[in-house]
Amino acid sequence: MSGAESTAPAAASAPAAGSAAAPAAGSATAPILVAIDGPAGSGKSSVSRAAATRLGFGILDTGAAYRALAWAALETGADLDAEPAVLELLGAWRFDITLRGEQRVTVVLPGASAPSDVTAAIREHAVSGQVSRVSQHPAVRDRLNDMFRAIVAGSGLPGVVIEGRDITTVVAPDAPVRILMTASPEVRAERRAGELSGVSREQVLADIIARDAKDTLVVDFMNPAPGVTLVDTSDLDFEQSIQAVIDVVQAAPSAAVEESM
Ligand SMILES: Nc1ncnc2c1ncn2[C@@H]1O[C@H](COP(=O)(O)OP(=O)(O)OP(=O)(O)O)[C@@H](O)[C@H]1O
Ligand SMILES: Nc1ccn([C@@H]2O[C@H](COP(=O)(O)O)[C@@H](O)[C@H]2O)c(=O)n1
Repeated sequence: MSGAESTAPAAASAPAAGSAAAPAAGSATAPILVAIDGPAGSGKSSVSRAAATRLGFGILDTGAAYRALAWAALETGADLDAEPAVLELLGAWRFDITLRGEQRVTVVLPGASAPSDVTAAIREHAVSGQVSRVSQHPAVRDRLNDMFRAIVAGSGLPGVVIEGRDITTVVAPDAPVRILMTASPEVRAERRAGELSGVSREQVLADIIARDAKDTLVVDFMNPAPGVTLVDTSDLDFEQSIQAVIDVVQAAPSAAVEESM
């Protein structure tokens, strides 16, 4: 497995909580972190991926881990609303995600010997509609956050764009670049509806609003925390959105960031 691919075993092997910028054991320097948060459909994943490629960085889509966990809970019949049941699953599964190139997500379920490729399955409505049930649990979030920090620290990459809901505030509050990417609900629904066949824009809008409402009960990703740069892509096309992220990275005062450019 190359440095472009990360294996994240059960969170038990993750390091103790700390800054994502903490150096990995055995690695001389920690990767530069670009932390990006935002609501559903704001463009976090696609824009972050394109920006990461241009920067020569990896990309860690933390939502994919929450989605994979929800998928695993649904597959195994674990009660998504019971924190102990989800924690037990977290201790027994294996999760892998690629950090470069096309995203690939695999899970080894407890007791299974072979991995399941869940890259497509975790994007289905059955998972999107349930994922907030597993992400609501504080201890689950702590374990996944440790896993994210371990993946980044062990990546061997010069930098990683890490995106989600609480990256700028909880996972990597000390990252040299922190962005909150947003767009109006109508624009987000319009973009998302363009990807889905057979689902109306109105239904997509209702789903987005419902998921954001559940998720904001746990973390605030609608308002930039102090020091976080707001990038509103409502009136930006895809290319302009990528450039807006690159501009924030290039404007960052950190010597470490400048050195990596
Ligand atoms: N500025 C933009 N202009 C046009 N389309 C965009 C723009 N930004 C993103 N998109 C498109 O909007 C859709 C949603 O983007 P993306 O999946 O990256 O959002 P997200 O914030 O990661 O969503 P989720 O949190 O639901 O995973 C994609 O089809 C993407 O290509
Ligand atoms: N840092 C994060 C990332 C995600 N979540 C939860 O996962 C869901 C799916 O995330 P997407 O980015 O793929 O839309 C999201 O709705 C949250 O419930 C999270 O809590 N924290």
